[in-house]
Amino acid sequence: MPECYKIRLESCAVIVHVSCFISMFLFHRQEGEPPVENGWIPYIGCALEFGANPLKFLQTRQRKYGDAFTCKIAGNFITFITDPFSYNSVVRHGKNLNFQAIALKISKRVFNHADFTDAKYGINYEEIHQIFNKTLQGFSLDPLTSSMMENLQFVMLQDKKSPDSSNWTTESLYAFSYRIMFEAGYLTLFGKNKKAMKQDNTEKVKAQHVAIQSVMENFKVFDNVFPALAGGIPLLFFKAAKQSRMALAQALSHNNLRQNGNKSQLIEQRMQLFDHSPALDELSKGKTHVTMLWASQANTLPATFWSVYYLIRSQEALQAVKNEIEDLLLVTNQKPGDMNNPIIFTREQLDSMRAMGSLINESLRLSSASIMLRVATENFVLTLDTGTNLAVRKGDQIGLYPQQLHLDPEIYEDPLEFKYNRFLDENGKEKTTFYKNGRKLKYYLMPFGSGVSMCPGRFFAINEIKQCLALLLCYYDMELLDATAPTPALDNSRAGFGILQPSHDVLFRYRMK
Ligand code: HEM
Repeated sequence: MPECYKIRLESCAVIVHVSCFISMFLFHRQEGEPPVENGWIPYIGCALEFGANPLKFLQTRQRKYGDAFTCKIAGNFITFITDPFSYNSVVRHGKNLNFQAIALKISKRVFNHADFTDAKYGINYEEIHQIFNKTLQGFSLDPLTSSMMENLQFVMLQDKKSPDSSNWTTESLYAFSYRIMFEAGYLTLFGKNKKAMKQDNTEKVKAQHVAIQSVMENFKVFDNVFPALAGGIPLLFFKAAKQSRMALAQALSHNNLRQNGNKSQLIEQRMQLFDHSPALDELSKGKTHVTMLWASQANTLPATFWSVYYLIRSQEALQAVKNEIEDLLLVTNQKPGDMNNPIIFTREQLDSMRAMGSLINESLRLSSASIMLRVATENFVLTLDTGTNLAVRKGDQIGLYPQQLHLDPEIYEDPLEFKYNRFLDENGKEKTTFYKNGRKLKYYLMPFGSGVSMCPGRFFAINEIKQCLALLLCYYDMELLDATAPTPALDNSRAGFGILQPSHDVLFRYRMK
């Protein structure tokens, strides 16, 4: 037999042995446990394939193993539950499934903030959490909404001061929506420089704008390496990001924040809490606020881009949303364009913009790719919707990946297509009934997660995107340079961390009305 065939046969034999060995691990763990895939590489397991395209990875495994299977990913065993009817079992299993342990591990790694489980800080996470719900929801949304309304117009109307603002300007849409939302969102949470707030202090207003631009540039550098840091690659490999993270913490030190007025209650109350801690220095306080800057911006910025992009790409959507805004302006007797009378839309009025709400939900459905992870605090049995009992080991993780649900053709017809009115019912109200296999789903749209760890800023996030779209339409004419070009692909490098960014920016042109 020629030598080369012998080698091939031997290799085949090795592969057969290895596969038998692997399949022992694959299909036989302990009684009642789901099938396990260990992957080929020790420790790393399936991490590379999962990381490259989580959706595709999970879809192929679901076809192979069914609705529950365990994968070894970077040293962790994660059991994925892919049947949306079983999501409820996970969301409601708070007793045996802890979310905070994983979230804290990642956020400490990424932001290097103080570990408040250490008694020396005299603060616990419960207090921090209570501030989120108290200051971002319910009545607290009113001042946040009016502050954002004012700040968005403050940022947009800066353009109006330039003499050629009524001529068409060509810019990249992501860069444009990013800079407007970043500056307005930053001012809304962290406040305005007190000197810039005084009338006619143009120099101070300019200086504030420059300072926020610098925060934004540092944010971009840091945010770019976020997935790598969350994945465990140390910051020392990213020199520029290290400097940027430090610069952000300094910009958000209490000494700096005290120069600002009109801060949100979220930041005011966090500052009060941290000022009482005996062990937090200025820089550590700044670092804790960098986490808020990231939480409030990292998802909102791409979500705003997708919403504006789909809005101006579809004439039908644009017309429906324009009608809604014009009706509201008429009812409230407001006219855009008068710089001394900024437009005011209250929280209730924003809630009444149903076509715009549906457009934003549809944009979130198409671009969101967050993962929900919980760690088992003890051995327990998870009962799935089908009645199957899954044995879960202490220390193993349970994962939900709602992008699978968002793009399921049995739930959403033509799931990859943008339909602005997908979330509107026949009466023009928000549609909340979606079905799979004839059964009504409790969970059909989950860009904000679910259960105990659900995003506390979700109402504010939807509000601010609505405000941005409404004001853009009030103040600007906007059009894509090439409305027939294919929609940019999603940049999967951030899959698992929220709203995905576009793989490339798109050119559009705008002019002030
Ligand atoms: C479109 C915009 C947004 C999206 C898609 C989004 C999504 C999420 C998701 C998926 C989580 C984690 C949930 C989980 O682990 O299950 C989260 C957590 C969080 N979000 Fe948002 N978010 C957005 C905007 C905001 C805004 C504007 C704020 C604040 C102003 C905010 C504040 C937070 C905070 C503080 C947490 C951590 C909550 C905790 O530790 O319990 N988010 N967000």
